[in-house]
Amino acid sequence: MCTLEKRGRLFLLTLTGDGEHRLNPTLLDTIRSAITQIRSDPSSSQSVLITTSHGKFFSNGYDLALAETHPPLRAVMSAKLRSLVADLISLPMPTIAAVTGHAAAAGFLLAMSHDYVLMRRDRGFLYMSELDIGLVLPAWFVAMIRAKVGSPAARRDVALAAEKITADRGLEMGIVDSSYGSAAETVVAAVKLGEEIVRRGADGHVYGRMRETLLREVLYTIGSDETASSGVRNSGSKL
Ligand SMILES: CCCCCCCCCCCCC/C=C/C(=O)SCCNC(=O)CCNC(=O)[C@H](O)C(C)(C)COP(=O)(O)OP(=O)(O)OC[C@H]1O[C@@H](n2cnc3c(N)ncnc32)[C@H](O)[C@@H]1OP(=O)(O)O
Repeated sequence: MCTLEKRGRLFLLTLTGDGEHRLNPTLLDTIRSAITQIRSDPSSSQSVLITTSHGKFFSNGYDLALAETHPPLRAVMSAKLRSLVADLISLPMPTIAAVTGHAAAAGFLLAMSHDYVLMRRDRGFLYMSELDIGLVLPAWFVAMIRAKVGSPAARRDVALAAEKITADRGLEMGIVDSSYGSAAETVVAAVKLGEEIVRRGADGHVYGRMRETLLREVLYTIGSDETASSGVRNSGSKL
């Protein structure tokens, strides 16, 4: 599940517990209602969102096991994640992902859906695992990779080599903004960055509108991606 804490003008959204924080309908709904709560706060346009997690995982992606046992939930999970990411793109405040554990596939995408990515250096991978598990990346995932990963070689390594990317490798690739020695240091740094950003006093509504324009292609692809809830190759995936 997740908790939402207000620290001054920062909102700290934490994926709680020692599990893999698999993005199933329940967790996605919980995160989305936290975002709704943040958006309705009177101070929202003068705040910053920090998203982090407990345990070894930031998020290990969609709940594959649930998708296997309840195939109709594939489309539900896909639709809920797309709504969550669209919410994050339009949120009237800067967003920071404090990645303190593995972020795989949809979990990696969730981290990339934030404006800043801070990550612990000693543990944790950013890992688009789809190639390794026989799933085709949805077009909207690719749109986010294009928007957030600058070089063709880095995009190839993310999507077509399914590289397990450490924080320092993510720094080289331009995916990670800064890396830290531990989970605690990563969160402290995210709070410090959030406070610096809040002090700038920018209007969050202006910020959100500009982010929507910057990520217009992602928003368009989210809305039109008919492959979003399939993804499995004709030969069947190795799920
Ligand atoms: C179709 C079903 C989906 C339904 C959804 C709706 C429909 C959508 C259709 C489209 C689908 C396409 C998009 C799909 C998205 C998804 O999300 S699908 C789900 C995908 N999820 C996964 O595939 C899970 C991937 N995760 C993993 O493979 C592993 O969990 C992991 C991330 C690789 C972690 O493995 P684990 O063994 O647990 O790792 P550790 O034990 O922590 O570490 C392993 C070794 O690596 C060392 N290490 C860890 N971090 C670091 C570091 N930063 N630097 C250096 N070394 C590190 C660690 O010490 C370990 O080393 P040893 O101790 O020596 O083993």
